[in-house]
Amino acid sequence: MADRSLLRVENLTTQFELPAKGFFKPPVFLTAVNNVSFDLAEGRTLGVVGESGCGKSTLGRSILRLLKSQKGRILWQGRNLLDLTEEEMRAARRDMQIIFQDPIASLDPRMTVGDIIAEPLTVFEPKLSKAERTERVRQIMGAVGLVPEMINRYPHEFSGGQAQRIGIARAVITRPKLIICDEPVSALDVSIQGQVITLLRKLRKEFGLTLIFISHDLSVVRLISDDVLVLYLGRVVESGDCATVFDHPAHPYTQALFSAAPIPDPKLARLRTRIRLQGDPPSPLNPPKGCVFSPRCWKATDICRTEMPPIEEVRPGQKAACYHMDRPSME
Ligand SMILES: Nc1ncnc2c1ncn2[C@@H]1O[C@H](COP(=O)(O)OP(=O)(O)OP(=O)(O)O)[C@@H](O)[C@H]1O
Repeated sequence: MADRSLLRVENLTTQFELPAKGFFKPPVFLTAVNNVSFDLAEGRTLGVVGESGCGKSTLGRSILRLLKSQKGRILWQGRNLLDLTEEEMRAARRDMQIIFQDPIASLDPRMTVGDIIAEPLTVFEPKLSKAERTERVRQIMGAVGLVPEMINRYPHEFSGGQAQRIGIARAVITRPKLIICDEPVSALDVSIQGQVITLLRKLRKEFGLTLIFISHDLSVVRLISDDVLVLYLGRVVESGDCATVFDHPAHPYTQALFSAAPIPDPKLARLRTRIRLQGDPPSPLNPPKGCVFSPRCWKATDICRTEMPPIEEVRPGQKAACYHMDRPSME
């Protein structure tokens, strides 16, 4: 990945404490994000993919330190976010915003659109006058394709696509550096999805944003991302430059996941073997020994069932954690 690192995550582990089953039993911990590391350069978009429950949303929220039990390092502009006080963390969140999947549910129905979009300004720029705040809101509404005259309307008067534009306006109004997009188009009609993706790409360019784009929709991820991180049971199994990983997936899990996604290049499409993933991922409460993917993997051998494979370079710009990964042939 490229040079100017904006965010570096090192060995991030996030657990949820589940209530104990019996009266005298200790609480149980579910590891949703397990030892995740990656580097995100300024201006790039990192796609985070994997099946449902593999830890994508937990990773997004962990970066903003919205969850309790987190270990590792989240290096942001030279500081480890996990070392900050609550107050310092609140201030840091000005530069890091999140957009959620369900646009209408994530907007307060009792607030006007203007008040919703202005909310971060009241927190981070409290000295602005009412007139200045309204002007900023009107400007940003224009930038996200909303008619500024809608400023006094309520969320229920908007369609899903417009509601997501309101969420995006709220996220960008303080001019953050990083936006975490957690399945931002999954709840929208396909035709509207394209418009929201186009808007995110436009804002990325205009505002110099860096994005983390969480999605289970691989074609959407490919459309917007520069880099990709493939998660399985909370772990990174493969990462790298998006085009390389999509065209030459090295890890069997990535191969299976991507084999269901459309491939634009017909030559590569012909080469791609169709692999059907059998069964569901195991529970993170009871992870398999060795490689976490081994119980579903058609390449697994004894070593895979006992030892965790290290993450290694496949080719420049691509890494995978598999003893039997597809490596480039020597020519
Ligand atoms: N608040 C919570 N309390 C307990 N367990 C949780 C909580 N939130 C998530 N989990 C568990 O953590 C694991 C990762 O969940 P997460 O929602 O991060 O996955 P995901 O990849 O985003 O899934 P999806 O695509 O379905 O949203 C799952 O096993 C999930 O059941």
